[in-house]
This record gives sequence, structure tokens and C-alpha cells, in this order.
Amino acid sequence: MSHELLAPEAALRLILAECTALPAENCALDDALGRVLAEAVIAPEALPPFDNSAMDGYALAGGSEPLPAGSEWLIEGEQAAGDGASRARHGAWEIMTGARVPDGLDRVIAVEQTERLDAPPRVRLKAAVAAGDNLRRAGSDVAQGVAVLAAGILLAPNHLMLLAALGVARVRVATRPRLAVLCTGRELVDAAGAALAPGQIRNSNGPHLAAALPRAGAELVHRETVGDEVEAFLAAFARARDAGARVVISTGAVSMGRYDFVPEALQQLGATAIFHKLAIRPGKPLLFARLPDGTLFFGLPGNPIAVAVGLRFFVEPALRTMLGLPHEVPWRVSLTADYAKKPRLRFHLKARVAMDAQGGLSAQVLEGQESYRIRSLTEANAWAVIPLEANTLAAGSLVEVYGPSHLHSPDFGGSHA
Ligand SMILES: Nc1nc2c(c(=O)[nH]1)N[C@H]1C(S)=C(S)[C@@H](COP(=O)(O)OP(=O)(O)OC[C@H]3O[C@@H](n4cnc5c(N)ncnc54)[C@H](O)[C@@H]3O)O[C@H]1N2
Ligand code: MOO
Repeated sequence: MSHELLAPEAALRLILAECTALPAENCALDDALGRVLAEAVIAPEALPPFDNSAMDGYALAGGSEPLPAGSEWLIEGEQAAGDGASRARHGAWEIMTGARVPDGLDRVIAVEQTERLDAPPRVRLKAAVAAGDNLRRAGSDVAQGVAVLAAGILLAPNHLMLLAALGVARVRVATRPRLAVLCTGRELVDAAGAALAPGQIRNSNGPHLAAALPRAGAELVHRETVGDEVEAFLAAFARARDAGARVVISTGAVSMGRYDFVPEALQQLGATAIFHKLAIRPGKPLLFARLPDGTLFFGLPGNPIAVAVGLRFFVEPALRTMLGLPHEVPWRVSLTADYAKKPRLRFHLKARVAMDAQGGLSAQVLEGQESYRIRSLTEANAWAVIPLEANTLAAGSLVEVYGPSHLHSPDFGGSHA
């Protein structure tokens, strides 16, 4: 048997070569959170839409010289937020924050810098006020017709604030890749409350993938647990495709065991195996294939951390390409302690990134790296990736660090220290 395993970088290139950006679709603003913008947004309106006051006070007109402190102005009208257009003659207008400035006026003085006088109603300035003071000009935030958001942006609440302010009702977003998850193994029990018979375990990969995939930008269209038989797997696979899946992810049954039937099932489907087994830990037996109809297939090894690594480092990059997102750039963070590993495999380590008082980042490789250990994953906030050829790294060495998903950076809160 050859010991030359495919390098993970080469595997990723093979995966990405099979992926193309999905077409754009319309999306109402209310549904747009977390979607990827497929086309730049051009501002349909100016923001603010009209000149308005930044203060509660008095709007006035004048020339290029400031109106001096001590000058008095007759009060000609009042303008509150929501009032329509009005035209000033020459006096002062009492004005509220956000109110449209009456035509002909060009500055605002805050109410606390004025004194109100009666008979006739007038205002005395306690400070000078220059042209443009306390005015928010139409279009000063966003001019009508300019590009405000670029394609490829992941829409966050801040973006929705801007789009709502501009009156954008729908946006063009990347269609979410439709995925199905098939968990294999007759040892698996799905019902959380059910008693375990001897030899049974609970299905944890299914809930993990079902939670992680939507957060990674995918739409989960089908999820099923099957035993160790090819026929049951093929039937589940057919249901996944009927549900519209263009990517099918399975867990388990890709290694060397007697019941590791996934490669055989794929053969029966007429699939082209693109690779099987990578120079990585965990997750070495990962399998990637393409079906005759173009459906992509990831066979993730069954160990829970092998599933997490397969998702994070191979499925998520594929999702990025389908969503039209650029390749991810990892952080580079120094290790808190020496680290030693075998060469010839790239390691993906559960890690905890912390920030010190000076803002410096460090990455601690957590105890319990074995691929069956789930608990340490919950203590991790990041993945540290140690290259294939490395064997020993001294404390302080920079390593590549990836967030918990391609759309989420490490969260420093909730420290377990
Ligand atoms: N002789 C060899 N044995 C194994 C090798 C090898 O190279 N030679 N590789 C090991 C590695 S590495 C991995 S990873 C696993 C992958 O095996 P499979 O993909 O065939 O997965 P299974 O055998 O079905 O399961 C492995 C393990 O994970 C548990 N599991 C499976 N599904 C779930 C689930 N949905 N939720 C929770 N846990 C699950 C399963 O019970 C097993 O304990 O193979 C090694 N063996
Ligand atoms: O590489 Mo496997 O994922 O260790 O258990």
C-alpha cells in the first residue's frame, strides 16, 4: 500500500474545481440577514433625503459671515420632524432634530445657545452661528446613485440598517447551496431520550451538521440516518436528491472496516471518486466524489471531530465558492507552548485563542485532541492548523488559526480559564 496520501491543499483544489458560484436570487430585506450579496447595491435615494437639522434649536439664514452673538431674529414659523416643505422669508424658524430645514435657511443654532423673547416673539443668539452649522445636508451620508455595498458582503444588521434607510426593499443574494446529510451506522440512535442498547451510541454528527451548515450559508434540505447497508444508503441518497440537494454529505463508513460501504455505494451510483484519503488528522479517510448528474458528495469519516474538520476545511470552502465568497485568509497567531507532531499529516487542532491586556493574541492547543473527544471541542474557539511537514514548533511560533466556521471569528468571551 502506498503511503503517499493526497496533500490537503491539492485536495482542496480538486474540490474547488468542481464548484461554481450559484446564480443570484431576489431576497426581501426582512429575510436578508446572513445572506451573501450577489450584486452591488446602488443607492436608489440620497441619504439623508433632504437637508435637516442636527439639533433642536432655530434655523436661520445668513451670508458667508457668521451671524453674531447678540443679534435678534423674529420667529417666523416652526418645523418639526415629519413636517413637509416650507419656505422661509427672512426670520428664524424654531426647528426640531431631524426636521426638514425650510427652504432659504442655511444654519441652525442649538436652543441652549439662544434666549427666547416675546412681543414680538423673537430669538436672541448667545453665540455666533455660521453657514452650515448643525445642518445635515441631503446626500451627505450617501449620494443617490453611488454603489454602497459591494457584491460578496455577508449581510449583517449594520448593512440592513443602511439598506432600510435607503428604501431598498429587496436585494440580489447568492442562492444558498442545498445540502443533504446522511449519517450512517447501525449503532446510531437519533431519539435523545431513548435508552441505549448495548453497543449503541447517540447520533451527534447529525445534530452538529444540521446546526453548522445553515450557519455556514447552506440550506439543509434533507437529513436521514441509515444503517450499514448499501441499499438503504442508496434509497436515502435518492430521497436527498429528490429534496433538491446538490451536495450530499455522509458521515461514517469510509474507512477500512467490513461495513465501510460508502465507496461501494458510490460505485453503484456511477460516481467518479475524485479522492479518498488525505494527509490530514483527524479525518484522513475523507472521500470526495461527483455523481453523473453533477451532485457533489463528501464522505466524512464518522468520528465526530473528523466530521467537524471535514466540514470546516473541505465542505465550507466549497460553500464559499458556491456563495461567491473569496478564499478565506486565516489569522496567524503565536502558540502558547511548544507543540510536537508527526510529519506527513496536516493537523487540525482544537485550540483556544485568547487576547492579552495589550491586545496580543495567542493560541493554546487544547488537551484531548483525539477525534472521538467532543468535550474539548466545546472548550475550543478556533482551529490551529499545523502544516504537513512540520514536526516540532516552539512556543511563540506563528500558526494559522481559523474561526469556528468560515463566517465566524473566534469568540474570546466565556473563557474556561
Ligand atoms: N484499520 C483502520 N481503521 C481505521 C482507520 C484506518 O486507517 N485503518 N482510520 C481511522 C480513522 S482515522 C477514522 S476517522 C475512522 C473513520 O471511520 P469511518 O468513516 O468508517 O466511520 P465509522 O467506522 O462508521 O465510525 C467511526 C467512529 O465514529 C462513530 N460515529 C459514526 N457516526 C457517528 C455519528 N453520527 N455520531 C456520533 N458518532 C458517530 C462510530 O461509532 C465510530 O466510533 O476510522 C478509523 N479506523
Ligand atoms: O483521522 Mo480519524 O479522524 O483520527 O479518527
